[in-house]
Amino acid sequence: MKMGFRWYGEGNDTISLDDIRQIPGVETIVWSLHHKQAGELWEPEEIEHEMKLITGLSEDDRKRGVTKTFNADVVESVNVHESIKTGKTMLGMSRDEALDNYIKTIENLGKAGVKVVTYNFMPVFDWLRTDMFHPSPDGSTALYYDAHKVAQLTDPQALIDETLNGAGNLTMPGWEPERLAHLPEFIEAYKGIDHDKYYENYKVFLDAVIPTCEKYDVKLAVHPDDPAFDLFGWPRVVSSKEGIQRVLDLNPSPYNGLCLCLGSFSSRRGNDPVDAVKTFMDRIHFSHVRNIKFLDEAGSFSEVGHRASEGDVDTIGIMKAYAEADYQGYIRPDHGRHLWNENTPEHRPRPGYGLYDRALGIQYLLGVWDTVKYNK
Ligand SMILES: O=C(O)C(=O)C[C@H](O)[C@H](O)CO
Ligand SMILES: [Fe+2]
Repeated sequence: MKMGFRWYGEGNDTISLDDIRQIPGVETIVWSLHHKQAGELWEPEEIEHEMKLITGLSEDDRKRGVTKTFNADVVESVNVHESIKTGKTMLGMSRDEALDNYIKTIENLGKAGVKVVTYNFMPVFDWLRTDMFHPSPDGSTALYYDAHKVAQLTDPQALIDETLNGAGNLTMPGWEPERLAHLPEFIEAYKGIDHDKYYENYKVFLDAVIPTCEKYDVKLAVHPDDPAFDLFGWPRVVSSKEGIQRVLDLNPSPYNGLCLCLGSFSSRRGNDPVDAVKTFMDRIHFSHVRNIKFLDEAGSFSEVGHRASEGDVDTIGIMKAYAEADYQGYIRPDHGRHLWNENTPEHRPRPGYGLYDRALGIQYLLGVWDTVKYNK
């Protein structure tokens, strides 16, 4: 297993590669070209530039005797254009054009040495919360989902405002203001698209992209829906064990795989994260491990520390299952809380992406892994 840490790039993250270098156990920087809109082609030069930044050492590093470098094997994400999800021309781009760009981007990433490309197939939004910096009982702040608030919403615009307000001047993948300005168009386009139709569109995407993934040895890894249930009447198809199995069956290639995010997957009551790890092990190319605590019967939850006893996700059982299978893929701690005055107006981190709680989380996850592997 290779432990990873998500980094949003120079000038787009409150955390530096130097900070990450000092977290024991991190080998992989999980990256993306965050200035790219879904549907755009990623050019070889810009891919190479970002990967060199991640895998190399600066002159200053060398002067300070820094030798630790990272791999840039995992991209999170190459987002999927709405025309692919709906099967309709959207924002002036046809599905075929968006597919061509996705395929060419996979080729360019494969040629550059990228091993895994993450994406999600959620309609319109990426992960969704109602509060970006919700006060926790211990004085930290965390991402928070209030099911009652969402149930009363008639217009998703309020969530867009809350999310972008929380992000400040940092990008929030899947919440690009220029794209979400077309929300009315999206609402119209999804009318009449039920789960079966959505799986059909999904199969068109996989069948178009997988041959290039196989040719350039790039594993595709779909991230579950977050939260893992339908919202606003839009179909979500990566929300349950059955749904995930159906996605894997759409195209049997091992390159059609998972970024199994156990925090997202666990947000649907009844989903069993440890069972999912064991069931889908061979198709899990990448995994996020995170903990949440349910707060009411409606399914409201707060994100909490990675320690199993902090919440409702059996993070010990998850890491034990990976360690006992000698999992060879990539794992990263997913969102963390914002601790120790990280969350100040002048230094506000990207919601869920402070430094300390993800570093603490890594030590906990590696602690379970190392304990299972311990054979002195
Ligand atoms: O943003 C995060 O922390 C997630 O885990 C969401 C994933 O990055 C996203 O849905 C994958 O495309
Ligand atoms: Fe995740």
